[in-house]
Amino acid sequence: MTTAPRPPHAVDVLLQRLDPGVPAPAYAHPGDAGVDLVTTLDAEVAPGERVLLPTGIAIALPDGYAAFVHPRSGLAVKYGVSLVNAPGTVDAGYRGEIKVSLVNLDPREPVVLHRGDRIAQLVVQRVEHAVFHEVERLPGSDRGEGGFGSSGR
Ligand SMILES: O=c1ccn([C@H]2C[C@H](O)[C@@H](COP(=O)(O)OP(=O)(O)OP(=O)(O)O)O2)c(=O)[nH]1
Ligand SMILES: [Mg+2]
Repeated sequence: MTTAPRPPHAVDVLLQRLDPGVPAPAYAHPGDAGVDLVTTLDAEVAPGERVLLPTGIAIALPDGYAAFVHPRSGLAVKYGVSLVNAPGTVDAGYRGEIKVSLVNLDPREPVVLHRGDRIAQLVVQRVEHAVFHEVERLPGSDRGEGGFGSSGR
C-alpha cells in the first residue's frame, strides 16, 4: 500500500476512535474538501423526522480551526436527506463525539440507514476570531442595507 504524499496545506488533527469498528476518516480523492462520516447505529428516519446519529470519532483541532459537518449531495438528491443544522460547527475545543443531525425531507419515503453508512462529510477550515469594536455609525458602502432579494431575481 502506498501512502499519499502530505499536501503542503495539511493541518494535523488528533483523532480518537470511540468505536474501533469505524474506519479512520480519509479523503476519497486528493482534492476533496471533506472526509465522510459514518453512522455507528442503524436508523430508520420517517418522512419529516430528524435524528442525531453518532459517528464514533472525536477530534482535537488546533486553535484557529473549526470543522464543519456538511450534507452529502448524493443522500440529499436521492433520498431528501439533509442536516438540520447544515453546516454543523465543531469547535476546536470540543472533545466529545462528533454527531450528525439528519433530517428526512422526503414527504413520503422513510430512509433506512445501516451502521457504517456514510451520512455526512467533515470539512476542516481555518477560522478567524473577530475583535469587535463598537461604533455609533458603520461606514457607508455600495450595498448599504439592501439584502434579502434587493437585487431582484
Ligand atoms: O453537527 C454538529 C454540530 C455540533 N457538534 C458538537 C461540536 C460542537 O463544538 C458542539 C456544540 O455545537 P454548537 O455550538 O453548534 O451547539 P449549541 O447548541 O450552541 O451547543 P453549546 O451550547 O454546547 O455550544 O456540538 C457536533 O458534534 N455536530
Ligand atoms: Mg454553541
